[in-house]
Amino acid sequence: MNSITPLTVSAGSRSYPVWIGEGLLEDLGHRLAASDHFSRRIALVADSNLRGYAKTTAASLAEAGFDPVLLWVPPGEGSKSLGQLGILLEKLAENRIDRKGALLALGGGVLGDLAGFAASIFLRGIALYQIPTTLLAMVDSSVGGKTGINLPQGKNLVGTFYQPWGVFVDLKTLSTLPERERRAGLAEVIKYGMIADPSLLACLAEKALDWRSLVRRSVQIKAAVVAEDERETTGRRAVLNFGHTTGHALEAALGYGTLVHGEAVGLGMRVAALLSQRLCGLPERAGELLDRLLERHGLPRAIPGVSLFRIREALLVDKKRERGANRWVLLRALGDPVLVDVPDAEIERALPLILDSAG
Ligand SMILES: NC(=O)c1ccc[n+]([C@@H]2O[C@H](COP(=O)([O-])OP(=O)(O)OC[C@H]3O[C@@H](n4cnc5c(N)ncnc54)[C@H](O)[C@@H]3O)[C@@H](O)[C@H]2O)c1
Ligand SMILES: O=C(O)C(=O)C[C@@H](O)[C@H](O)[C@H](O)COP(=O)(O)O
Ligand SMILES: [Zn+2]
Repeated sequence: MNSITPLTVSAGSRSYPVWIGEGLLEDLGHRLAASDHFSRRIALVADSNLRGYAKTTAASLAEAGFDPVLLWVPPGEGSKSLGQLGILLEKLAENRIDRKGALLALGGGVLGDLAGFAASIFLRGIALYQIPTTLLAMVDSSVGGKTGINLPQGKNLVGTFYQPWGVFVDLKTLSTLPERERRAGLAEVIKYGMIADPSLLACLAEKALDWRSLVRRSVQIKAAVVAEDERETTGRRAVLNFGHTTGHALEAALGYGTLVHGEAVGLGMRVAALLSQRLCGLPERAGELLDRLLERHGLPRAIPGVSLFRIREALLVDKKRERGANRWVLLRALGDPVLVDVPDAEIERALPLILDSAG
């Protein structure tokens, strides 16, 4: 087994390791066996695009004495649905996963959110391990315990807070990630730079990116926020939603999967930066820096063909909306987020920034 020191996430009553390294899928079984806690039969739930990685993981589990049941989920945002949740829960029951069983979620944020949700409610909760294979899932969704699915009305409207028992980040899996998905993951890293650590923005401007350190730094930032406010009750955790008010509305308004999540967040950060300039005194150069980074990493800065009416409808179901007003994460300065109730008129004035009327 490779010797690596994990990062630790402490959230509520649970503390868990985040292992970051190369080739972790190959010896994951032994790391799990070391906990000496589980039934032999465990569920390996995998995105069906990832058959090779799933087989490697299953072989490692079998070698360590487990009896892994492989359960496939179709790729794409459409799988974060009530339908796929039901199918997965029934498969867990059919395969007699018991309370000492565990669910290992192998894939990107879609698979992790869906399977994490299933683990949190099956038998009222079984052990969950996240094995993220996209950059976005490595830097964000595998850590912090938000799980859930979408409804046609809006993103992530049903879910739980359910921390994993551990997270295995195998950086080798990034080698097969499509370019578009790699870029989408960078949008969440840009988010961390904007809300917490402007030095990350400088790293993202460099020619060659150091994936290991980008993942480590991102996980550290997210872990620190989650440790302070696991269930988003004080408002601290809400800062991780920078760019997501518009982002989620765009995903729902355009139909899930039209824009990938990171692209929608990139566009949403532009709107939030503009509002921050207008309402919170964010210097204009911060918005310009954001634009340069989005351009540098091939993320869209405007989109054609989206109806303002549908964006407005989707904004009405944002989970941060309270007492008739949308609460936004804005910035007073880079690294200095604040929650602000933004009047509808200001939102209307800002949205055209990302609407490409030429399309
Ligand atoms: N829970 C959270 O805290 C949290 C945080 C951020 C995002 N999210 C959610 O995550 C989802 C987006 O996740 P995502 O960006 O990982 O997308 P994704 O899970 O849809 O994966 C993107 C695509 O890459 C493929 N893929 C995955 N790993 C691969 C690999 N190593 N090689 C080749 N192909 C690979 C998948 O099959 C899929 O087609 C959204 O639903 C978003 O709401 C959740
Ligand atoms: O972990 C969080 O908290 C986040 O807000 C991270 C976001 O990047 C992520 O997209 C999350 O799924 C959003 O959750 P939601 O509660 O706003 O739906
Ligand atoms: Zn996100």
